Amino acid sequence: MSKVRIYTLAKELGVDNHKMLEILDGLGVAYKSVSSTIEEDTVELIKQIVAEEGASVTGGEVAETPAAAPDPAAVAPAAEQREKPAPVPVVEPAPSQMPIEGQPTEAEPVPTEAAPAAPAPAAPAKEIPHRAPVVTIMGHVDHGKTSLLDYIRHTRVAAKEAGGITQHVGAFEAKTSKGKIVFIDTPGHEAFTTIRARGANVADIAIIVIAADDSLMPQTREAIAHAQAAKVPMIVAINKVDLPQADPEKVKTDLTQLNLVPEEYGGDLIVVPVSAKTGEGVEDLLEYISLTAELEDLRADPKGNFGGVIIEGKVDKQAGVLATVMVQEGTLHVGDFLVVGENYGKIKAMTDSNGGRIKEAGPSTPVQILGFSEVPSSGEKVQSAKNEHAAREVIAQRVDVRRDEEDARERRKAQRSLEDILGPIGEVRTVNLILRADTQGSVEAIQGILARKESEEVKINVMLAGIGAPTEGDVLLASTAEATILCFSVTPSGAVTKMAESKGVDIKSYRIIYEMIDEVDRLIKGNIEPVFEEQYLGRAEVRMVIRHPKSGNIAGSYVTDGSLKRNAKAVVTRGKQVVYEGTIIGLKRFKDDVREVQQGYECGINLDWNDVMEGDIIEASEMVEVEQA
Ligand SMILES: Nc1nc2c(ncn2[C@@H]2O[C@H](COP(=O)(O)OP(=O)(O)OP(=O)(O)O)[C@@H](O)[C@H]2O)c(=O)[nH]1
Repeated sequence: MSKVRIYTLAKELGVDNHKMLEILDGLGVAYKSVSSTIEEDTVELIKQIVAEEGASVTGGEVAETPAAAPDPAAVAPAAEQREKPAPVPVVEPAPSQMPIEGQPTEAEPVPTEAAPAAPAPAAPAKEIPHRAPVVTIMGHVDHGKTSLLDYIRHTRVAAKEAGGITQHVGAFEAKTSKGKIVFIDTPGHEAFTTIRARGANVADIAIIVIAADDSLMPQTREAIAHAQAAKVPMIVAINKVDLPQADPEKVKTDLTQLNLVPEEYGGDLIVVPVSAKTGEGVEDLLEYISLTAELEDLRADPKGNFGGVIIEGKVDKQAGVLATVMVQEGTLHVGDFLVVGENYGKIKAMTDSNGGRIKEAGPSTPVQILGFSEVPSSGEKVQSAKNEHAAREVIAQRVDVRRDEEDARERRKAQRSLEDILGPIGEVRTVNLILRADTQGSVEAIQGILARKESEEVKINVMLAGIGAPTEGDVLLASTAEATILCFSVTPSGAVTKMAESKGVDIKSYRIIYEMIDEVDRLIKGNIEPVFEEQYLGRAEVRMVIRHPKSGNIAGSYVTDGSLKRNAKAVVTRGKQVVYEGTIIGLKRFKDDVREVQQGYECGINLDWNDVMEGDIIEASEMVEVEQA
């Protein structure tokens, strides 16, 4: 019996992948993703269901209407445009008539004849069009990021105009049979992290390139950590499979050690073997990108407010300041006023990634803009303003906010302790940590200890564990994920320390492993809700009542047992009756205030209660934290 991939079957039946997953859910069939395989029996069943449902599930027959997208060829496939069943009329029940689950009431909406047999998928209030996915490629040095991008660019980007030179704009659009895919072509994770460090997330999907002859390397792990921190779906491209020494199986096995389990091993990680040299597998990779994008259901409104991110900024000797902007929401037009940070500009000219002049650009379009006077930095958010006056107002507000933040930062400059990082006692918290140590042995040892120290109250998330001093990339990751960098036997460089200071990232260094563990131990304990119990301290007999003009009546007493402490709980008994419960707010030996008075001594006790009498017994106790198992 042969198995079939879900998306292959979906394609064959002309059903979109979402619908296919809905059917599988209905049948209770387990799957990891649309590239999981299903048994032949199930395939037959699905074919029957699709045939029975007929037109109501057909997605491929409806013509695509590209909403305001600049390039019709660039619009996602027709499958995204589903035929919508007629809406079910709903009678809104009054609160008192709200139906109890499972018990139909009179007010419960009853499907009319016009209603479809199958439950209608919840249509968004406003049908926002799909947008193309934005993909970033990350990986270890020399694993082939540039080569892979080049291969895709050369095979997938429409030929440039005669004589024209495709300028490097930091991103390009590739055409595939499934629609447009936008690649951020600044290889390495630097661009990606700088963008994220500024609070913007530009990539929808991360491709992690791993060379088949080299497997996982330090920067591969970093790239994975960055993608995980950004919570973007990851696809692994095992590159250089054309090499005789290529060992894709080893890469897959190594990935499992990072808890990333490839689909064929039963996990949900998509792994595609490719060669940037021969082009083998690149088609599959693009297909998987489109599938992932489809599942992500990426949408943006070309008619909404404009929002974008700077991918790159530079000064061109002839043209002046050029900025590449990724349009994320809305549409940009030549002549629009844009605000970036504390600067603004008016779009004088706009070019697409192919170097062609354009007048407007919709979502998921990288455009190069001429019109800024200052070079914007990658990752800065861009917004539009109605006119110059509005742009200036936005900037004035930003300047105010920045000044306030600077003042607040100054006030907070005092070194934070690790306890501060873990936050208030009693809250269930996830602590993000980046671990740097001198040897692999120390890294593993510390990780092992940290894992064992985790409790239900405190989750420890080691985002990245590596050998050697922390890098600027670590600081960027830490600043975006609010992580703390723990160093064992390694010291950050001056540049890294400076960067950490400017970004408010804590780097803690230790030379003795037990000190680090002690601290972690203390922290974990400190985060568990403490349990207190009352503990008896001592007893005193009131021998005389002293009237004090300011403090009221003071009980001149003799400590008959144990000791009495200031701030201790006090219970006063007269005969067999408890006449007062309160706190010892003051304790004196002659004229001096004291913290504690032992058995056999006289003292003055202030209970902040004026009815104390000679012969009363004052019993003191205190609340003590109990060690928990
Ligand atoms: N045989 C073979 N060689 C490849 C393949 N992909 C890349 N290379 C070679 O590997 C080397 C590194 O490729 P690059 O594309 O520069 O790698 P990179 O990851 O972009 O490197 P950095 O930009 O330095 O981080 C080059 O010599 C490429 O020709 C491939 O699929 N097969």
